[in-house]
Amino acid sequence: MTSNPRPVLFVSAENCENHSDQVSFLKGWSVNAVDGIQNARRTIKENKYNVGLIHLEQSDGNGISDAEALIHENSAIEWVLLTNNECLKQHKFCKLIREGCYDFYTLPFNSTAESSLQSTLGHAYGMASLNSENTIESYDDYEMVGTSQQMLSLFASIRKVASVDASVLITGESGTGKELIARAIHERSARNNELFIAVNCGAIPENLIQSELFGHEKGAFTGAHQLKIGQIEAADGGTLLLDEIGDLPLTLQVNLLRFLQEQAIQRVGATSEIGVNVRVLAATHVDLDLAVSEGRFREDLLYRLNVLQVQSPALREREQDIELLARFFFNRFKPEGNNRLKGFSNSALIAIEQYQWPGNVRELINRIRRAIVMSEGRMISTTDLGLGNSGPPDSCSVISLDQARQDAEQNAIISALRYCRNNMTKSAKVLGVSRVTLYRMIEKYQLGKIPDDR
Ligand SMILES: Nc1ncnc2c1ncn2[C@@H]1O[C@H](COP(=O)(O)OP(=O)(O)OP(=O)(O)O)[C@@H](O)[C@H]1O
Repeated sequence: MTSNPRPVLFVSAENCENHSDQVSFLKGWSVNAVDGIQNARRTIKENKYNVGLIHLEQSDGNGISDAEALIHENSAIEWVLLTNNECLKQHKFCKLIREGCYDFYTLPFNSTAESSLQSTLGHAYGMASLNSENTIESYDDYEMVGTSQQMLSLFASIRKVASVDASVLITGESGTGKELIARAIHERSARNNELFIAVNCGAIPENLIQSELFGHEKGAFTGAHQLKIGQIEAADGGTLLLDEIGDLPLTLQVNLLRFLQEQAIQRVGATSEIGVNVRVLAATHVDLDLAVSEGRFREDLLYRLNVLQVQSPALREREQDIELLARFFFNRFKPEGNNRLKGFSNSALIAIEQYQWPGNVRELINRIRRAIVMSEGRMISTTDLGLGNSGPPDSCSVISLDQARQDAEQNAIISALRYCRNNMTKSAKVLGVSRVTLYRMIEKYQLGKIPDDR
């Protein structure tokens, strides 16, 4: 038995004088009974509820629209509707139940209904907890979800490295959350009131990266019409993330090393140095030791960056988190889909668990967002997720993870373009990337116009 009674909100949309009579059978629950939708809104702002009961028997007036609004505004609460058979004859009541409620009961209660409602509330409470309570760390808008041992150790490492000011190298496959980790370190550090700037060293053309990082003086080169402050200088006082550091050209590695040693930079075309106080975090998905041994990365720079190291685990290594993350992103992106959507079918959950997630959390987000947009039913299916044919690979189909990642990325882009009839803005939204990134990917995979086969 639970020692503390679980809270449940009871909203009476009727003008009912004595709530305690109506809810006296709810044993083991701490019932907060309120009259009317406005009072319910106020109470929800002040307290956290996983489950709510709405008593609504009016078949006319605004009651149904108000209840509908309350339910939609608070979709993290699992709602159970108490109504009567007369109301159930109305289309709008049935629609409200289908689209917004966990369950419904008709009044007056028969002998078994009270205990059945008790267990319904218990299940609804459990479902709501699964969806919300497992977010372990949250930094402003950047939430890191996970309860696996790997994530718990990661959270502990973040706290440790955040408390000092040394450089940190964040390693891990693409899409595992390295940038999120960097933001988390910044948010927990003494620099959290200053800027956090992320620069993707792999996305900037080689001829522009020096002035992007270090800035340039007016007239430093043809086209330098104005003075430009570089990202290192802009991050003064705060934190700079150098993402995909393995892609930094060797010539720039020397300049970066000098900056790390001297905490000073020289803008392109300048004659003197400027002191800057920046904490540098670097992230990479490539093996930098290998890059050093192949002469692509400077060993002295690696030592400078790798004072502390944080490893971001691949999604397939933390099975326990996969379903949790899937439900988390389902709730986050549910408003983008049809409002009948309730969750995942059982077979979709099995497919999610069995899939290897080569593109990690980013791929999970993209598949779920796409499925939410594409799904026409109440439950997201395996096909909606694009995992329909995923069976165990035979030995001939074994490919490298990098290849698998690229294949997955390419397939996701093709499906989105096909679904959105080559509309770039919509496709980018479905894929969860910017239009610029989408154009870059299309060029990378040399994808032309995708024929619409619907
Ligand atoms: N534990 C997590 N909880 C919630 N969201 C996560 C988690 N890990 C990653 N994400 C989300 O997954 C997406 C990819 O994360 P991020 O960009 O940080 O990955 P990355 O490792 O830096 O990728 P890349 O190497 O390609 O730059 C982001 O939308 C991020 O918010």
